[in-house]
Amino acid sequence: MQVQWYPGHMTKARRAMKEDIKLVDLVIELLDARAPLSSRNPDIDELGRQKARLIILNKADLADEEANRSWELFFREKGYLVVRADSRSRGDLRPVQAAILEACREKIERDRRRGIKNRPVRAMVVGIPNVGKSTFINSYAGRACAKTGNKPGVTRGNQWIRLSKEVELLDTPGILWPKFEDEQVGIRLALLGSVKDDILNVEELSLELLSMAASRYPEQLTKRYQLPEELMSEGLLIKEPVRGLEEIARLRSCLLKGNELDYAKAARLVIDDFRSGRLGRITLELPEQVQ
Ligand SMILES: Nc1nc2c(ncn2[C@@H]2O[C@H](COP(=O)(O)OP(=O)(O)OP(=O)(O)O)[C@@H](O)[C@H]2O)c(=O)[nH]1
Repeated sequence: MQVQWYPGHMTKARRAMKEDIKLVDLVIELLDARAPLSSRNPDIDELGRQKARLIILNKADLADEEANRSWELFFREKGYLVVRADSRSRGDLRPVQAAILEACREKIERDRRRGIKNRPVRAMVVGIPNVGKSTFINSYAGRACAKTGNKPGVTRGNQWIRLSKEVELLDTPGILWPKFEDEQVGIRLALLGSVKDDILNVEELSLELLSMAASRYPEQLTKRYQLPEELMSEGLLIKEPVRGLEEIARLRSCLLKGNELDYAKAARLVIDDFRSGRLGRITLELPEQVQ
């Protein structure tokens, strides 16, 4: 499957972020916990060089808990500070404040040695489209100051939000462009909703998801769609996910005129169920698969 995405506004976003990043001490990088490496643009290591760094595994509430722990460990071992979060829940963001101060400890101590008092840490949020940047800023700042929406590319606007005595946050997140040469990475990004749906073949995408879920989360799949036992046995659905899609179309009455099965409708239903968490907590990639 071909997934091509590098729209012109990403070039503009990159330029804007390069300027913004000069203003901050700390870069808070949001990744989607369901596919942390695929949702990461590795260029951030170069862009954020000489800045304090913090990784948020966002949408952790939608990802498999065991996988969340593995990913946390993965990034820690690489020397990053990591916090997992559900950005929609303000309570869940409490550890973030402590992590920000921890990430900037060197800078705070340097200021103190130089006799600079009360200069807050300045931070900015970065991430690829739809990873939850605006939601994070809204919840963290405790007021609606950044637009949110479940489609890529909604974020615009540039002010500092005072979060506490110690921290100020840039109200506009830096939009990173998704980066992928690998087809599998493109598929995961598409499933996360970080590339626009209209450039995708939803049926192929749903088949990839069904096959993966059948191999790693069979109980969740059975629970959601009441798929017949014979489909789930002997890895049939892993090899022939189209049989699952057909069954789902039938069970959910996804029909075209003349009672033909509407595969596209069933495919959208499966993808929506994944994105909203109705299919249960699913992680699309594990550290051991991508290393
Ligand atoms: N379940 C869950 N949903 C989240 C979380 N964070 C954000 N969302 C949802 O994800 C969708 C995208 O969130 P946004 O905050 O608009 O994402 P963004 O990164 O600012 O998107 P762009 O403006 O496209 O760059 C929205 O529907 C949010 O409600 C989270 O931690 N958990």
